[in-house]
Amino acid sequence: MKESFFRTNKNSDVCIMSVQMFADVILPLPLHDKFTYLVAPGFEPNMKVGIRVVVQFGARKFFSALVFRLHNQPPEGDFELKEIEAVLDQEPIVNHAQIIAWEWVANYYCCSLGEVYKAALPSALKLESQSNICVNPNFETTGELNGEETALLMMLQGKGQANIREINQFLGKKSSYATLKILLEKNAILMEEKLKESYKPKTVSMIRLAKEVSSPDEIQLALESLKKARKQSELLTYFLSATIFHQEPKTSLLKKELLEQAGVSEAVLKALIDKKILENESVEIGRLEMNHSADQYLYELNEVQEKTLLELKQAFRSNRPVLLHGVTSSGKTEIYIKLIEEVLAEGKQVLYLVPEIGLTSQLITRLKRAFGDRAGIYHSKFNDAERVEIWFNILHDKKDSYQVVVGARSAVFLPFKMLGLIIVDEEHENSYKQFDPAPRYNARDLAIVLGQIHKSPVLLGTATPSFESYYNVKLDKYALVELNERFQGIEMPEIVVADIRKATRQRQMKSLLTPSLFEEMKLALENNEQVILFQNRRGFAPYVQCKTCGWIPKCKNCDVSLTYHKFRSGLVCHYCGHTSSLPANCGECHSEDIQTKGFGTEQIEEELGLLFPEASIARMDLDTTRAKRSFEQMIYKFENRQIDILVGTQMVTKGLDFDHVRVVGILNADQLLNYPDFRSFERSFQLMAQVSGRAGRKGKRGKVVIQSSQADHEVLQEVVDNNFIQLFNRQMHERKLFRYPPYFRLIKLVVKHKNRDRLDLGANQLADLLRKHFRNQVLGPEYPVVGRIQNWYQKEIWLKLEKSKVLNQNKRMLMDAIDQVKSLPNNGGLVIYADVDPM
Ligand SMILES: Nc1ncnc2c1ncn2[C@@H]1O[C@H](COP(=O)(O)OP(=O)(O)OP(=O)(O)O)[C@@H](O)[C@H]1O
Ligand SMILES: [Zn+2]
Repeated sequence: MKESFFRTNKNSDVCIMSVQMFADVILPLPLHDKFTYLVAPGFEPNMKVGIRVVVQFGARKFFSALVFRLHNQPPEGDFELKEIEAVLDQEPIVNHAQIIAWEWVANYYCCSLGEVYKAALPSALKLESQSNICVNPNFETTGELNGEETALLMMLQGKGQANIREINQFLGKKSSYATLKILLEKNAILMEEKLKESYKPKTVSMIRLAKEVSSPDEIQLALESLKKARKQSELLTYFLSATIFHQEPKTSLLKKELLEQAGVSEAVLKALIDKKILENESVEIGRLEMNHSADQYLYELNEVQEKTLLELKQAFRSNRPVLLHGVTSSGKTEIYIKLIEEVLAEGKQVLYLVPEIGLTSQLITRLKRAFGDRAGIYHSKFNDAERVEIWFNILHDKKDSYQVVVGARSAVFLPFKMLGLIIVDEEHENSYKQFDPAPRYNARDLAIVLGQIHKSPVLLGTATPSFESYYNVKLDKYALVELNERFQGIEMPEIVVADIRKATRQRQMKSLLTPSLFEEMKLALENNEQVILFQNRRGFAPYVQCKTCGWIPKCKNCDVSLTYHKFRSGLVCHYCGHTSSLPANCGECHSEDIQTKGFGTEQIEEELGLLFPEASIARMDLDTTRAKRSFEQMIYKFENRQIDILVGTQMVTKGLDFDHVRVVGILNADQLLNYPDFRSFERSFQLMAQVSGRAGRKGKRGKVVIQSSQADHEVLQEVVDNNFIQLFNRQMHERKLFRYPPYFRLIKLVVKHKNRDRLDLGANQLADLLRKHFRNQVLGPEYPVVGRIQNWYQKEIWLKLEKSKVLNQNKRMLMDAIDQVKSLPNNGGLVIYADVDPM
């Protein structure tokens, strides 16, 4: 692939002027064809792979397309070729390595290059004719605009906003992309997407001393002037003690924190600001948290870690991905930091993938300490301008900007130039897989492809490897490095299983807690130590039910029962967000006896309040961390022991690093074990081992209590023994027997329609067609666990394919079958997509 790409490029370099040049372009559309346009002789010198051009597609639509191949072969067929309308870039905005990666994604995950292009580029780099344009309210006119640009701005100002067609009309041009691009670059206009993201830089109010109060004498004067204003004087004194007179001096404080900690009202602060003693400053946060200085707290590796580091470097030499299987709290992150240091010293870039960027504030702090502004986050939630800026910094490998990019899966699409290391942290996490929309890629697997393209080492790190990766080790495709000792030689936590059934029978349950968990918690709290409780369900109760007739309220848009959220005193659909009030009577028999069933984090929090009235309890789940910074604040409070018990969903299992957690409780392991999926044991093990790993990380050994009503379940025993290998061997046997990954390749085909009968028809047509070729490798169609979401009925067809070399052929066959079914009469409203290696 790589070779042909470069060859074509070379051909175009040597082409003689009399030969016609053609450009194959990628359009941001879900179409599988390739699109070829004529290059007018005038444009030829400017043509390069990786630049954007404007092309017409369909009757009236214009797109910014990306040139991905230049050549001299006229396309076959008898149709009129269109010409490229305009050239948008002088230099490529996408590099060769990316295009190779994109082609791999499109082929492997059965989607179009256009879909990859759409996912990869920040939206400001993809003008589409549907985009709405308006004036940037922050733009200050300078003399730099020409007549046309000024006229357009005035029009937009008057009209509020306009789409690209209206702008074309206004300018009397077939395409106004070139003009818009200039205005975008000058920050004079904004695109609709930005507005939707409520384009406001994230800011916080910081309080600092006013300019008038900068010398010790001036501070003294200010304090004296406040003698009669006691509150103001207190506030200023507090401020000084927490900033310039603090043992770690700072210049400013968060306004919110200042008011809270000084315990004064906003009016007092305002008085000091009015007196020009303090001042308020709006500071942008997020990506621009620059000016961290580095190298403050670099740790030395201990002997075991040092040895592991050497082994890793050795393993990289085999040019295979390396799996680091290291127990929780063994210091994997510290080892990564050392590796990164060395790569940076060689002047190369590092990609550090994490499963969820929102949950990594502790990691970011550690990296910032080590690398200062050379480490930064790339987040798909950043606004466009920020993302574009990062894009170009990385494309041009600007040394004064990010060299270490920490990002969730979308960071694999950045235009790296000189990748020297790719780290995939917690490689087993399923959030590496993109679920919707296409491309439905797994960032871990794409990272491995990137490693090949860039000839860069790839390190997969985890305490609980995915079966896929571990199997690749067995096949010698990956190298394995193991680290079996916790930092400071602390023992792995002691894990016990508590039998819910027995405790219930003997009436010993304390609300949701078995006696053993209750006693351990009590002891920990008495010793001023902390507790983490894990329950993988948010809300108060997973569902409510009529005690008389068994009726369960369901979502009106989806085929699922509604979850009861007490704090909102209502029922919520976790699929579509639909809410309704808790019914007073049963919808069937009108009985008033409605009861909640099961328990979620909210209920646990409430019950704990009764069991441990002295303890400070916090809940960490999707509902409590929606607000900006709420996650960080909770982490901060837990770190500072303002919280004794932290109850949470999966969020508490991921990489948290606290020093004083003595006890971890898993409230209901049954839910994990009984989940209907072939991976449920693998996942149960990962989740339980990970959350257990939060206990006893510093100082003293931790204790874990797993509550279950299947106390002798073999997976629980494997968690207790930390025996990954046994679990792996046992499960792999079944995977082989029932033809599951990693032995077989799964492709899930999702068929959707708003009409149930049409869905049935379409799904059967597709399955029949597929059976002709794939025979008994086709399963279904069947309704998944939730057969209707947001009023879309859906069915699934599963392909279990042998791992063979003809995979690409098979995929082509598959895509053809999908296209064929879609184009059958009456199948207009049918949506079909493929999900390769679904999770
Ligand atoms: N060499 C070292 N010097 C000082 N502190 C260390 C060292 N190695 C590890 N630590 C500390 O020990 C704790 C655990 O290390 P770290 O978080 O890197 O482990 P991990 O293997 O990444 O854990 P997990 O897989 O559970 O996330 C951290 O607080 C870390 O700062
Ligand atoms: Zn719903």
